[in-house]
Amino acid sequence: LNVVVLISGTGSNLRALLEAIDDAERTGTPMGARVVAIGADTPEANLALATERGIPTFVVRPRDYENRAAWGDALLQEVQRFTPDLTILSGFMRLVPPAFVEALAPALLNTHPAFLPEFPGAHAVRDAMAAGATQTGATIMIVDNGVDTGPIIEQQRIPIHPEDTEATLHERIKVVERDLLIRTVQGIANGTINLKEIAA
Ligand SMILES: N[C@@H]1O[C@H](COP(=O)(O)O)[C@@H](O)[C@H]1O
Repeated sequence: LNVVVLISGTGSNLRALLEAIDDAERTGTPMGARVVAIGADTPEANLALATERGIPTFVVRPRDYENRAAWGDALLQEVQRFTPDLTILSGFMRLVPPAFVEALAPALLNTHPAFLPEFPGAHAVRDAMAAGATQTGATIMIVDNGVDTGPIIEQQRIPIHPEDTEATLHERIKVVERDLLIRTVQGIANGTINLKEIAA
């Protein structure tokens, strides 16, 4: 399973996936997945994760294009250069245009730090706390043309502790997100997760 991952920031979930793939290789039970390229919407993203492993990278900045559709087409071209079986938005803080979704879904996933359909959008952790929620979660979904509205593949509930800050809660959510992401890639690679069926 050839995988392209898109990030915008620290990429800690991506790092966990890369390490899980390495560990599986080392222990003689390969995951059957390989990250063949890592892309970003900003040069600020932690692309060192790729260079330190000899994985090709690309950066496609929205501001270098006259509109979102043109940016999306350029991003799609870069992704398709690597003919991925699966593309993952992992902390990729941009909405991808319909043509991008059309070309790649259902083999196009996103990770989200809430128990969807609760708290969609870019401030999910903050919104859960502001709502006074006692629990939130993490979700892996197939990307569609809505904001975090795609078919859900895996999700898990996470309690919110009274002493939590946005940062402590988000870190605990990421621990679960990583586990769900790794399990999802494993399931797609070994055929136990069928994206077409989930998207149907
Ligand atoms: N959109 C959200 O932003 C966070 C990115 O974390 P990282 O993988 O860049 O550390 C993740 O929680 C992701 O769901």
